Amino acid sequence: MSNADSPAVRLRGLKKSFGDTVAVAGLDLCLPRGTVLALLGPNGAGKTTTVEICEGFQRPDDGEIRVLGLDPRTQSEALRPRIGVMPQGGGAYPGVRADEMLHLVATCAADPLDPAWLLDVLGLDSARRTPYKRLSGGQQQRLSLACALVGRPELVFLDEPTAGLDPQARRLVWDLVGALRRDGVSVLLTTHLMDEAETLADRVVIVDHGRAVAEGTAEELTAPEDGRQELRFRSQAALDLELLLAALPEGCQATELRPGDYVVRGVVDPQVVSTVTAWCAQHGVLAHELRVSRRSLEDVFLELTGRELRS
Ligand SMILES: Nc1ncnc2c1ncn2[C@@H]1O[C@H](COP(=O)(O)OP(=O)(O)OP(=O)(O)O)[C@@H](O)[C@H]1O
Repeated sequence: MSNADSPAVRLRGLKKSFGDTVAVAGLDLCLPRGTVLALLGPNGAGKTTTVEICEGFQRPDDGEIRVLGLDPRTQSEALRPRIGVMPQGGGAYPGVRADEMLHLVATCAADPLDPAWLLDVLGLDSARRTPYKRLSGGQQQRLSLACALVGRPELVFLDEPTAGLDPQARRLVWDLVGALRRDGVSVLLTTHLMDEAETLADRVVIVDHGRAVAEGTAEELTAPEDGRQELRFRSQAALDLELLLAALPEGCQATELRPGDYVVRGVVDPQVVSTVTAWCAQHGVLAHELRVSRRSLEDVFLELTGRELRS
């Protein structure tokens, strides 16, 4: 496969341990060019390690890695000018001013974007003369994103790009990722926010303990299995579901997913909705947020791993 036709990122059997800690345990993934892929998983799932291996900042123990058709272990000089990196938590000389920092990074690129324009787009114009250490966390985050983008990279790695941002700044970053995608830039981002993965990514890889446990579009991942729907409601914890199950048609299941969070799965037709509400009325149960819907990515993660994404 020629360099230009190869996926933006392809990993096969990627492994990395730190002493006894297995960070990445045989991860496979493929990011086609011009698309956005989200690695979604809880803290410690191995997302940052994976991204740092792709960037050439960490050496894997094993596995096949191709980034823009190149091997970051041996071809990092050719790779670096073609990728943009927004590391988790950013980082810069404390005294450097925002515009100095961006200009510095821009001078390393063959055909950089206009730094002043980028600062303006990212809402940093008024902070351009502010030393890095005096920028707010959100401003540092956005400057880090500007540095990742100023070289017009073909592929951008964004490690938890909106961690710690207020909703307005988060929206701005989301819009920018949308613009990158429209421009044909490939994006690999990590997040533990399911709405971020859902909103930004063409494909989502759910990672847990260094492995991909599920992969697909958010739509595919959350699709009701076998065309079956879900009815969800919230109420007090530990309701006795035995009687509800007895009232429901055969094939329906009722489960308490988390304390006070209930789901009925099966062919959820109007009759099933009416059975559930009648059961609630009979037992003096006030059901909040009753809805018939598909699963969320959060639920998919919980079902696959038995744990919450945010744990
Ligand atoms: N340099 C290191 N030395 C020792 N252990 C490490 C190192 N880097 C990562 N780990 C461990 O490897 C595992 C995976 O960490 P990693 O940072 O890749 O996960 P993550 O999914 O990005 O989590 P987070 O969202 O918290 O960054 C964790 O158990 C972590 O403690």
